[in-house]
Amino acid sequence: MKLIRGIHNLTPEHHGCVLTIGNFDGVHRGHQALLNGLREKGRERRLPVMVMIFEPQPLELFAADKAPARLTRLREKLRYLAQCGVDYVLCVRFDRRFAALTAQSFVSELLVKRLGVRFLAIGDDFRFGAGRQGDFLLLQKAAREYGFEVTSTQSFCQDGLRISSTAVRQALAEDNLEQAQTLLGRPFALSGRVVHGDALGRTIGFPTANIPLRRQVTPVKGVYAVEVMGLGEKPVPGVANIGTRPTVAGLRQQLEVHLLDVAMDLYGRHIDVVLRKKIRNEQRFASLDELKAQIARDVITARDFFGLPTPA
Ligand SMILES: Cc1cc2nc3c(=O)[nH]c(=O)nc-3n(C[C@H](O)[C@H](O)[C@H](O)COP(=O)(O)O)c2cc1C
Ligand SMILES: Nc1ncnc2c1ncn2[C@@H]1O[C@H](COP(=O)(O)OP(=O)(O)OP(=O)(O)O)[C@@H](O)[C@H]1O
Repeated sequence: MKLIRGIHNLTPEHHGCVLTIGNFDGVHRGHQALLNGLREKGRERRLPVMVMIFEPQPLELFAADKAPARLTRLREKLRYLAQCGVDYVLCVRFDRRFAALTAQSFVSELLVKRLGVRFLAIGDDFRFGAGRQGDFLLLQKAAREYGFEVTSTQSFCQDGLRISSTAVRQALAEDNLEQAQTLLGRPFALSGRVVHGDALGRTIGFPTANIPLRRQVTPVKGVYAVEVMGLGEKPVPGVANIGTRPTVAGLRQQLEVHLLDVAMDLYGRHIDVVLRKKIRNEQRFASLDELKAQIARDVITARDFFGLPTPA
């Protein structure tokens, strides 16, 4: 899969594609179903599959405080899109200038002239262009005029409910990891690069790998039994806290992982932390000793969950 960073990096070789457009946060089973169908269309037409995404996501530009927490960072989104057999991701820089493009220009300049779209699949609720004036009807008209095909995708549902990024966030907010996994088609994971912490973890007896979360902040919070991927063949069990560490007056939200049974320096490594079971909410403790005693109990809970023997 090739990533095209910005419209200015489109070249004539990218002309002619089957296309879909959206945020694709989480690359959930609804997205996967849509992309499977699109791959089929690409195969029939011998054309590459392109996905147009936006960075930042539109709501993050228009209403940063209302924008929901991300399920996937760009890096993970791209990884999952590649796994769906996408050939090109066009990552459009979503700024005020791009947002001001009229619906007509979006179609004629970008979709037709620059991308040479032959087939377009979008949800029937898709809106685009300045003031969200472009809709499916406008696309159908444009398709006749410019000679491409457009379809509105059928909703992919689970238990009568349309699968969406919002539904995944909702499941996570309710600590329903099972439901999140069903909607995503894989277990929910937080990913990132391990940075240096305050090394306080070592002094309280539980060394942790720290991963800043930035935009991936709030779909989940608290203490979890986790499995860390990306450290070798097998997942490594651990216990993790996602929060602000009120006991030690931490500021930004971060993910901290303490590996069970393994001592490894993870600094600089990119890891995926799969959340397996919620243990408790984060708390403010009166002293470090109390925090330490609670973490020791969390470790036992996690060991039990993974069926690991409790060390003497
Ligand atoms: C399993 C686990 C549970 C934790 N629970 C809490 C908690 O409830 N409240 C809190 O303030 N900090 C909690 N922490 C964070 C600790 O405060 C943090 O690991 C310690 O301050 C070390 O920070 P450092 O790695 O930046 O040195 C937890 C950490 C782990 C690994
Ligand atoms: N369950 C689904 N079934 C079919 N198509 C879907 C489904 N969910 C999303 N799509 C389509 O995938 C594309 C990208 O969707 P997008 O990520 O923008 O929205 P979403 O997953 O519905 O998230 P949100 O909850 O933020 O609306 C759109 O064309 C959308 O219509």
